[in-house]
Amino acid sequence: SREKGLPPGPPTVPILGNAHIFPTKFPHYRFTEWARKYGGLFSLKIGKDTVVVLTDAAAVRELLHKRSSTTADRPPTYVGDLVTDGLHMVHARFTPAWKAERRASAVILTPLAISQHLPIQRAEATQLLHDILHSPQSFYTDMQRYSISVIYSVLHGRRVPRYETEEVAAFMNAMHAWNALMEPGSTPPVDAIPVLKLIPERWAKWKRDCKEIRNLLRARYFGLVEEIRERIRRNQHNGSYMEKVLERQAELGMDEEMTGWFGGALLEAGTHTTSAYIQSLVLALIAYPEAQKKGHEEIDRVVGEDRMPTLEDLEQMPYIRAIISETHRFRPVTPVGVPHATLSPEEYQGYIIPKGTTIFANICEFIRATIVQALYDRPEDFIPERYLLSENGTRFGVDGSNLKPTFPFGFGRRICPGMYLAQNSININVMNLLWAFNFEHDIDTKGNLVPVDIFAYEQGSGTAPEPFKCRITPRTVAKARIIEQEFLEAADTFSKFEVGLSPEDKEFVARSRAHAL
Ligand code: HEM
Repeated sequence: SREKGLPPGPPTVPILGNAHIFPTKFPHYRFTEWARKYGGLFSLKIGKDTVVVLTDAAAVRELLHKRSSTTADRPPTYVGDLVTDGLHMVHARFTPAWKAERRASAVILTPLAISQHLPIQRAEATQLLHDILHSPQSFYTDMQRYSISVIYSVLHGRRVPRYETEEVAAFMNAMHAWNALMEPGSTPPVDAIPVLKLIPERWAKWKRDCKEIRNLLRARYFGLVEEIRERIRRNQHNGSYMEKVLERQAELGMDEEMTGWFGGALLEAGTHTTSAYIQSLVLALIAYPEAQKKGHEEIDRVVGEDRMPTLEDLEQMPYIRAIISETHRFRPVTPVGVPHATLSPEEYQGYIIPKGTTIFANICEFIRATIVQALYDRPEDFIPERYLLSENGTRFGVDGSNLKPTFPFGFGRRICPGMYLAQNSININVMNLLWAFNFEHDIDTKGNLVPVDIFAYEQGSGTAPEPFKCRITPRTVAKARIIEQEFLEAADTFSKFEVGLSPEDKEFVARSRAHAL
């Protein structure tokens, strides 16, 4: 049962506590229902373990940011450890290995350091426009290709020119299998009931799955590192991030195992998230055409028809900046973040949060904040204007200062190390897409509009909208021409990263450039 001093929560049953009602799918819905009943800080018992869910922005700021030195652990994951030996940065406990990996990411993913990756981000974003121009119906997977190719190029110095590139399917299959394994409910609750760990492998399919997925991931991630090492040997440097990690391996305190898992964790954390954001943007623009119209007007006024937007333009486009913030608020990529855990007991508002407690931030709901206080007007709607009226988008007379603008990227010492890289990708693509295209409802064969469902999201810890149909058309002929021209000019930037391409990819690259001519 629930110990005295813990925050309130749903009634428990013997032994299980609340384990039988813990949501395994879309946890933010259930978390929000409970928050309405038990408050912005409530607890759940999973066997002997405690979970605390924060839906109150002030509690998030205090516990996950200010007291980050005691809330920077992750909950234990025996399954995760079987696969990655505890070296996967996203899931790793607060260990010396995690600290070394974190330092390695901090040194190289700073705002200054990532600015050198802008050319490839811009070039890939131009290809995204080009891809959509030529096959608008596959925009959804084109966006996935974009984010995979950017991250592969920036981190591992090797791009993927098409969605059909072998590496894309291999990486996505490995990642899907791994994510599915880590989902709550897909393996026995070995962390809560440790005796289950002792089941011999021949009776525990999940243990065999762990081994298989471990091999799958290692083959990819360690293989990529080997490729870079080989290129360094041949003096074919192309400035990738992992190239620098390899060159400074000893100084950064990274051994071979850490390096391989580190590169893989960055790939996993950086791909699906970036594309999910852009896909959500398109969904919102279709569902809220007024916002799209205002975005179009602003970008036409500032950028015009004769050139593509650049990052510097953003300064003069408050409405587009508001669209960017509103997309983060409207559909945060990780609705309940990634769970933290406490390294020592904490006291907050008269409650005791014991050592080893898992803490979720119910990001999806605290930014709507309909529970503690109505922070926003019409929180369920996509209304960029709110960010023109107040800094944090909150309604008149409400203090929004607990809502750090970095909230979509997590908290404290665990805050997303790819934040600046991701935000650059987001800024470039939001501007590009609004500059280039009209996004409208698709029309079926009978001439009816095909509705989009703004609630149809994929299940998982980082969520993307389910694939949807829409009509994407270039806004003017002049803009379409500029896209063709810029795509052609991007060839130079691409060539540095076009290493190890298959014959099919080489042919595709040659054909698409000839086509652009
Ligand atoms: C729109 C894009 C992205 C979003 C919304 C996002 C969001 C997040 C969030 C919410 C967390 C958990 C933070 C916490 O525990 O409080 C996180 C962690 C992480 N992210 Fe991102 N992320 C994005 C892109 C990226 C990119 C591009 C990279 C790498 C190049 C990356 C690498 C990581 C890593 C390695 C962690 C684990 C950090 C740790 O546990 O110490 N992310 N991200």
